[in-house]
Amino acid sequence: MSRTPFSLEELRVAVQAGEIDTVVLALVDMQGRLQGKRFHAPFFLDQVAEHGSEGCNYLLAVDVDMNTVDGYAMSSWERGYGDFAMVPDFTTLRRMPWQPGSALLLADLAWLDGSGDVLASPRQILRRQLDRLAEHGLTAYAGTELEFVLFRDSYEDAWRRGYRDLTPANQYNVDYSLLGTARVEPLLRRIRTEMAGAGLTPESAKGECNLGQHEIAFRYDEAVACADHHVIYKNGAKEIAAQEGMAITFMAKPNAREGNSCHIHFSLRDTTGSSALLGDGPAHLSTTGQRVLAGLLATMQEFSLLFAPNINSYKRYQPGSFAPTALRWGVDNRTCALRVVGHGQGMRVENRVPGADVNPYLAIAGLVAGALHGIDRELELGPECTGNAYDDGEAERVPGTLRDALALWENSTVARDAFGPEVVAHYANQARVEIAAFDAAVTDWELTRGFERL
Ligand SMILES: NC(=O)CC[C@H](N)C(=O)O
Repeated sequence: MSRTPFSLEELRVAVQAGEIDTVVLALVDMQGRLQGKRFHAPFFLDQVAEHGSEGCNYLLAVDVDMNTVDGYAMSSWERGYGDFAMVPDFTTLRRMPWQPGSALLLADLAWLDGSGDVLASPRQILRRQLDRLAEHGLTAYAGTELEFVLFRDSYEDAWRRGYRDLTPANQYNVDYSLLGTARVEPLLRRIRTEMAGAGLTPESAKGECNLGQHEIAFRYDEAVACADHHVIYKNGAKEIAAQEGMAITFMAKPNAREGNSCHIHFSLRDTTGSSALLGDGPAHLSTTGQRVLAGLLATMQEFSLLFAPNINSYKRYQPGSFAPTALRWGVDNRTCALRVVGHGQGMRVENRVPGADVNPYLAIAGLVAGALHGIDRELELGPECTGNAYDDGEAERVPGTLRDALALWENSTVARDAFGPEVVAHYANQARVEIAAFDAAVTDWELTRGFERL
């Protein structure tokens, strides 16, 4: 479905014509961020296009703040923090309209000694799950729906003010409000049209419930292409907002109002290209479809590190907030973790658990691994939830904290079997580092609560 938006030959012509002078080569880090280098285009064409480039292997072993931290087998002071190879994936080459004269492409990672893939690379983690799925004759499609909150302050002002007293782009709930969204349409339009110029397929923009909250939706695609588009859009949207003197946040819960979700629509096709989820069972699910949903529910707790990777992610799961708490499924039921939507070949399952802070490669890899778990174990799907899942006292719940999620992940044999012990250990360490950093911090909440009154 996805096609190369911009070929290497077209890049050569554009460089010759003076239209492109810069090529950005980006890897995807543990947090799902783009990291990499800007190349002078003639140098990229002469050298990098053929030989690739390198980056310090700590890029898959630092925390959000780029601190070197202990506990990673593949990258450490002891190992000398050497390089890994950034291998350009030319199918991802595209123009980058929000940076004049620039093109962008993504890289996969390999060890320079020829010993193969870098196991912790999110893009490659997803590919390995898709290879397992292919052995079953199945292909995964996904669409990610990122929400964000927009402020009329620059990132620099927001930082300087400790993120206090910022001005949200809207003063009231703009859920579906055409008047409210019109107030920020110049920015939203820039994002939509410039993402289209980068080969993404924008579909729509709508307002959301938190003050200044919006969502721009893109067409679903094959799993890797979907995740590629997600990270390019997320980085690009922040760059465009910054150029306009505004700030976008994709934090899962930037304040006490509604959080930012990243609902992931997920479907599987068989070798004939037909939906593998559609059939004669309950809710028009095939036997495979029922097993897929059962597998997703069965693994949701153990894989929650993949869907909710930060301390803050867990604050989103509040009753009545449209963010799920109960691990139930339902047809077009927004109170459930899994919502079955669409008809016929378009039927899909929407996983409502991930927040906008998610790494889409890891989250989709988690969905594929969960689906395979259900298929391989022939798991039976429990009853559909037709009421308010928040009120279901019997239902299993999304874990309450990153600490709980870490314990579930580390003790998960399903995770170890699906991803391998190295990947489980690597991402467990990421969570451990984040928890330790949080435990060491004295927060605003504690000061407000205790400075005078305790
Ligand atoms: N559109 C919606 O359903 C809202 C989702 C909600 N903002 C969440 O964080 O999950």
